[in-house]
Amino acid sequence: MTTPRIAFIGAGNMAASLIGGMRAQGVGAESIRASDRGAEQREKISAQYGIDVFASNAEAINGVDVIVLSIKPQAMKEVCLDLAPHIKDGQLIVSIAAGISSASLANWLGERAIVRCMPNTPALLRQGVSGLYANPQVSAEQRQQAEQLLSAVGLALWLDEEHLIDAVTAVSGSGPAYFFLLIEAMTAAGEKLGLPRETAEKLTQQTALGAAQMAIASDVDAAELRRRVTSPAGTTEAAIKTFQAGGFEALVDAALNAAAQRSAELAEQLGK
Ligand SMILES: NC(=O)C1=CN([C@@H]2O[C@H](COP(=O)(O)OP(=O)(O)OC[C@H]3O[C@@H](n4cnc5c(N)ncnc54)[C@H](O)[C@@H]3O)[C@@H](O)[C@H]2O)C=CC1
Ligand SMILES: O=C(O)[C@@H]1CCC=N1
Repeated sequence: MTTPRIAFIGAGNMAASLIGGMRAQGVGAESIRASDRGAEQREKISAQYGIDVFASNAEAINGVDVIVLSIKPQAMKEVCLDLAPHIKDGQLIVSIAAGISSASLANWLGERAIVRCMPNTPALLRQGVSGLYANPQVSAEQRQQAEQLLSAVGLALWLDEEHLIDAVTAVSGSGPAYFFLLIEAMTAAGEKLGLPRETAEKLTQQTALGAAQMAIASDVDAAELRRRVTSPAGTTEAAIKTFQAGGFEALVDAALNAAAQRSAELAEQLGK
């Protein structure tokens, strides 16, 4: 496959992660361009990755194969309506915005090949994971182009149905924040138990990393790995029983449901 030319509309955090991932994989700066309404943002991304930058979104998409919409969901309608007359047949639209459906995008941009994705912030370290949905207009080559883009920053997993993007948003899009919350809480509890803050923090962070790596590398599931840490009548059992008495699983279930519901609500509010 020849390297597609890609334009990013909105050169913020997520765009910078994706551009950084592609550059690290050897994609040439000449294949990537970005537009942003902020001069500072344009200068920063241009200096960091050596790509051409534009103040005009319409200019940025001229002649590219893939247009990545990487602005905030609230800005999406206005940006799409402005871009619509400048989009050419054959250009693939990739949206990374939370809560904007492909049907809304098609309303604003016309019937086009659209891939909707939900990445997450560990993309910054190329440790991200994304769910991707392609509408029926997307060709096999365009699917590959979208996958190449997202897999430059981590795992890219295709979904057969668009509504599952709400679930991906709840699990992995917002997910880093849940683990950060657990890290915060464990660090604070460790400190209360007498550890210096920095030690409690390092113990917690390295434990999170080690547990994730074990879960990925293991041929048994997380429940079995947990059982192997949990000696009968031991210390882990005391902690796990306390978590479960507090309704841990039900709380996680309710939290993810709230996130998925919010994703659907955003689509309803912002998609009109
Ligand atoms: N932050 C996260 O954890 C995740 C974010 N997303 C999605 O990624 C998208 C981008 O998020 P971030 O990079 O965090 O936001 P950000 O605020 O860092 O970047 C957005 C950029 O768009 C620019 N911009 C705003 N209006 C514009 C316009 N009319 N024309 C051109 N540029 C314009 C801003 O100046 C800014 O640099 C959002 O839609 C969000 O839903 C998706 C997954 C995870
Ligand atoms: O909180 C949000 O709405 C965005 C989408 C996923 C992560 N951050």
